[in-house]
Amino acid sequence: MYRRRLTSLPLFFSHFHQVKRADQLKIYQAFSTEIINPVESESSSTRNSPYVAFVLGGPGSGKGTQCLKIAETFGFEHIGAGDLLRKEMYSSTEEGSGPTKFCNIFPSEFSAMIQKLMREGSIAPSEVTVKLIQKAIESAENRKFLIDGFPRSEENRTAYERIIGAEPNFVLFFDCPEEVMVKRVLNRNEGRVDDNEHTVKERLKVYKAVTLPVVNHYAKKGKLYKVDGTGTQEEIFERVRPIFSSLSSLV
Ligand SMILES: Nc1ncnc2c1ncn2[C@@H]1O[C@H](COP(=O)(O)OP(=O)(O)O)[C@@H](O)[C@H]1O
Ligand SMILES: O=c1ccn([C@@H]2O[C@H](COP(=O)(O)OP(=O)(O)O)[C@@H](O)[C@H]2O)c(=O)[nH]1
Ligand SMILES: [Mg+2]
Repeated sequence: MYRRRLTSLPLFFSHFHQVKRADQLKIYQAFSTEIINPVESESSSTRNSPYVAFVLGGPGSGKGTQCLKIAETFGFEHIGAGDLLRKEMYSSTEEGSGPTKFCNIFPSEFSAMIQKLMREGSIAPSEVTVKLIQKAIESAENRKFLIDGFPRSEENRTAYERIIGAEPNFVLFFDCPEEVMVKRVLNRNEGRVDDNEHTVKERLKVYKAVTLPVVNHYAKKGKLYKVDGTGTQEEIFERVRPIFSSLSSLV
């Protein structure tokens, strides 16, 4: 467990277009044409505490794909919340690899529970996901993390803050039209129990009702980077790149 004081990034954010919406939320929109100057600020690494970016967006918005690119280019550790749950699910089922020493930290009955809720498109109990994330953070040598697909609810968010004792440094949000997300999910072809028409519809309902309030929370706090999630993977990454380039002197 770690505790640290909140990092303020007003200068960092000022290099992006601040968009005031009708609902008065502050959102920082990243444009690939921006030239970012690294800003002077207290470095996270000097405080020896994790530097955390949450990565949010609907199902199929491209979170996992972009996280891989960010991790490779900018040296972040990629923690996929859904991946942790899937590992937990498969580590204690017969179809999976059998109980494993590294990822199965919950009793085997959690496996069936996770499988059921993934199929339904609902959200795992916060304590389960946060403990898995905490373990992943603690066991990594890296101190810069992308936490992909979490928090998915306000309750997830407050459980993270309570258990981990910190807020994320910032939040990256992939904004993508529903029809684009559905098409990508249905073409994903990774054998996931939730990549089907019925579950994706349920997941979109959950996303709009339960996850978007988390996005709005971080927008209000001035911590949200909203990136257009349409176009090719490369085009999207060019929108993401300036955000992380500007961090290199900070973390
Ligand atoms: N920009 C893109 N254009 C087309 N397909 C994409 C793009 N980004 C990701 N994909 C594909 O869409 C699917 C969903 O992407 P993924 O990164 O898994 O999204 P998420 O993690 O947000 O659900 C994957 O099969 C991925 O290869
Ligand atoms: O913090 C999390 C992350 C994921 N999930 C579950 O895992 C599924 C798949 O999540 P993932 O992030 O892998 O899906 P993606 O958005 O990338 O398609 C979700 O629908 C939820 O059922 C969850 O309960 N809590
Ligand atoms: Mg994903």
